[in-house]
Amino acid sequence: MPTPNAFPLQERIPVGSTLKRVAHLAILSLLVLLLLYRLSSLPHHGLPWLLALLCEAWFTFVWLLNVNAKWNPVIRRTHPAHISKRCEDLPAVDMFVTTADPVLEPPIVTVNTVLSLLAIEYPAHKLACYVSDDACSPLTYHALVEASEFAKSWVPFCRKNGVGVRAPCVYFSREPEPRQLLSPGFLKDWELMKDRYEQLREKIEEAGRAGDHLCFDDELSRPTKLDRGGHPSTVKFIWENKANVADGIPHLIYVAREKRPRYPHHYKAGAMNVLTRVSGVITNAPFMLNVDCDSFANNPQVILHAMCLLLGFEEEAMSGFVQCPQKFHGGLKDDPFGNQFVVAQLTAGLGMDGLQGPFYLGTGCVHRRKVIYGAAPNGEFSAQEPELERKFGSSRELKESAMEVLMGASKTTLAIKDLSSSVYAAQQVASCTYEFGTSWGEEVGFVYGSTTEDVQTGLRIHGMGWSSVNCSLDPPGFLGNAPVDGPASMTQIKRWSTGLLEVVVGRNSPLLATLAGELRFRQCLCYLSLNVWALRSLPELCYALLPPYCVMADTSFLPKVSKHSQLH
Ligand SMILES: O=c1ccn([C@@H]2O[C@H](COP(=O)(O)OP(=O)(O)O[C@H]3O[C@H](CO)[C@@H](O)[C@H](O)[C@H]3O)[C@@H](O)[C@H]2O)c(=O)[nH]1
Ligand SMILES: [Mn+2]
Repeated sequence: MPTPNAFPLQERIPVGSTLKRVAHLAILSLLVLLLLYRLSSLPHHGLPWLLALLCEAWFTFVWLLNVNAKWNPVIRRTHPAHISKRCEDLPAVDMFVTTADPVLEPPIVTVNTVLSLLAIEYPAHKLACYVSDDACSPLTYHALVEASEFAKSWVPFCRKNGVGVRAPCVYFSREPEPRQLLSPGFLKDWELMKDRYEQLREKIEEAGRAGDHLCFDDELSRPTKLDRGGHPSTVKFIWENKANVADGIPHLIYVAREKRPRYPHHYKAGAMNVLTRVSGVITNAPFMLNVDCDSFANNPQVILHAMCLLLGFEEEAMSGFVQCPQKFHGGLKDDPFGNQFVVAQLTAGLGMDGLQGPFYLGTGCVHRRKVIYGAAPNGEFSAQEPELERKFGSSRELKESAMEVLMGASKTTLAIKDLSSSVYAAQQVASCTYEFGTSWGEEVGFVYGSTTEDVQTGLRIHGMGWSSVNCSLDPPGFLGNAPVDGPASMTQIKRWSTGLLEVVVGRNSPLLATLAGELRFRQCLCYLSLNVWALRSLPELCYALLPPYCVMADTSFLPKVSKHSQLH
């Protein structure tokens, strides 16, 4: 019998280069010499010299943080072909898509993301797709209903023809691959599918233009006007894989959590926690994939690759979550606003995989459900009733399902026994008062209190001692949209950088997680380099203002070249 290592699921390949390290050390010594020179000559100079010293000291500090992050780069190789040899049955996965506004995030975008997930290469009876709609918009709901009809021909078409990108808008924006044209009848199928997709798109866009006439069901059970701020919780099964078969289409469930004007909703983190609970009482898969509504699956094997990284280690603690790097589709050429983070992905992205693992980036990530439930790696969990209720809230169904997860049950199919009772329980856990007095948003679930809930949630997970793993694939696992104009990029960067700064001083600070928790020191420095992003603007601005100031004040912050030192 072969040993398990004969079929590794993943390989870790360090790619550190000595040359790069020598270059870093050379730069470090130059920086130190510059600072020493400034310091020693400070008494002979005025304020500009002191300001230059402070700015350069700060730049050196940030430079050190960055070098720390990229010092030990690692790449991962994954072998999905070995999965069947290593485990008998694949685990189940709940897939979450969040959307918040049918105008800013048109339903056709969400529909494409959902279709790319429904058609993913993974047994369909092990998948369930949940869409959270924070606007509770009938437009989004109806678009998904139409999409589920379309999926009945789209998913078999993708499987039969080994389609690469399974978001139809991207697939049909290109000509079919020449290799596919060789198979008889392909072109006819392709044209038919393309026509059907066009019809779907037109129908959805037409409904959007027509505006308010839609309501949730055929009967007028709900105000037709969109009310984003106040609505009851709505959970609807759009499609159920009743036959529970591998080559069917995964369950598709629409979720709009309850919203009331005076109750905090905690933005995306709140939506993710509702999805976690709703899926907990319906399918309760041990793994959860989450994507933004605009990040479609670009590599149909992405879940299989992620599974290699989740199942391929001796110890679970090595992979609390698996994060695909955030890559973008249709972004501006050469990334003029720098919001595609191309360099950071290649440097810190690979470097952190050599430490405790990549940050959680909010999209393109597969979590272990028990990690989100606050379990420590290989740790004991108190299963006492009062403890469970304090943490997870009062729903009996949720407490039972959470127990299963924390005890390590590995669920492999997602057949639904009693639809109506699980929908009832789901509506209950999606209410806006459910979390009061519980640990949701703190010890359990996605962390509240910051506009960058993702980084903060990842930090909490690393702080408990879990590692994470980078899943960098070719073609990339998911592709999202980056803002394509200056103002939108600035708004996004301002939101991120302020959110990240709040974290340093809050109770979820990486410093505290290192001192009192299990966050490793060098990983803490990686978090710090991200968290102090907003502060970098001050010394940068100051340093940029020094030359004009010195010209105007007829002084200098740079050493003067003396006659003797000039080269002739
Ligand atoms: O109240 C809200 C607000 C947002 N969202 C969803 O959250 C996702 C991300 O929001 P978006 O406004 O697109 O933010 P971005 O700046 O593009 O998102 C990046 O930054 C966020 C905060 O760090 C992360 O959560 C995201 O995953 C990451 O892609 C989208 O799917 C939204 O629909 C909600 O569901 N409810
Ligand atoms: Mn976005």
